[in-house]
Amino acid sequence: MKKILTIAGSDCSGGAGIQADIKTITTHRMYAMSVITALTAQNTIGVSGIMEVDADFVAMQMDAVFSDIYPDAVKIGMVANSDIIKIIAKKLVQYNAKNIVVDPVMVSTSGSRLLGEEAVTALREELLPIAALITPNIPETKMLCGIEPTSEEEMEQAAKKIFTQVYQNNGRDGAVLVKGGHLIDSAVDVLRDQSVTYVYHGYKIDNQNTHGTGCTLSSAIACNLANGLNVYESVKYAKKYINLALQAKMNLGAGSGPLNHMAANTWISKEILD
Ligand SMILES: Nc1ncnc2c1ncn2[C@@H]1O[C@H](COP(=O)(O)OP(=O)(O)OP(=O)(O)O)[C@@H](O)[C@H]1O
Ligand SMILES: Cc1ncc(CO)c(N)n1
Repeated sequence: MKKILTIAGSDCSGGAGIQADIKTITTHRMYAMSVITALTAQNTIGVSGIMEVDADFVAMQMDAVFSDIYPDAVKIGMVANSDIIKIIAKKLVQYNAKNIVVDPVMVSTSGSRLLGEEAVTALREELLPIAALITPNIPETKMLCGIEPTSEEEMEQAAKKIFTQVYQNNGRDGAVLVKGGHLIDSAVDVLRDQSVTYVYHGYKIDNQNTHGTGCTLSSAIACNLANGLNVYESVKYAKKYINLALQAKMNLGAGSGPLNHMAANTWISKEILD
């Protein structure tokens, strides 16, 4: 049994954050563990409140997990502030954590800030360089490198620039996935590693219910890495998972509703486990 740890914020409405991660990991038939960085009061319409966890208590949760059930992969989502980022980075290095995927969550789908502005530097300098893969969406890509891509070519440029800043300039290895879910007419994603650029030509599924797509994608990638797939394949199968979950067209709540993980389950069990 593979063990996956998610370090993220709680979404009480169950569509994003810790809840999306645990659903994704469980659907991959793996064992999910969670270190919670913040509680959010949110639903399909928006975020109404955030309560951040003390950085010392985040450290205690990480010690409890790593000293007992060592994870095969770690997914990191909402990290709230720079104190939490610093302690997470320190603990991941201390425990020599493997297969780290960082979704650099900054703003919710509905437009609320989930990361303090002061924390972007800590995220960039301390957490991103120790990840095997980082998965910024279009607005996060702009925050990280100044380019707000509107086409596949600009996504490639941005991914290359972030790779240089985060990995090459720090003498580290890793990869960047610029996600195109926010593009108007396609859902193309671009992966950049040390030498190659891969383009995933996703078509846009007609479904407004995209709450938690980023959380789900990064968790699915972490599961696939834990299974021994390389980064390119891990992203490919994670996108397939998102497609199936979106195609099921579940429609809960008055706003941008959550994904249907049960619909993605069919494919996972047939193609990955058999
Ligand atoms: N309508 C869609 N059809 C197909 N794929 C989609 C659609 N919307 C998003 N995706 C895919 O979902 C994944 C997540 O991308 P997205 O850019 O939405 O992340 P995000 O903004 O971080 O998500 P979140 O809503 O959790 O904040 C990407 O692989 C993207 O291509
Ligand atoms: C807790 C949490 N993490 C991430 C996101 C991004 O979708 C969200 N809305 N809520």
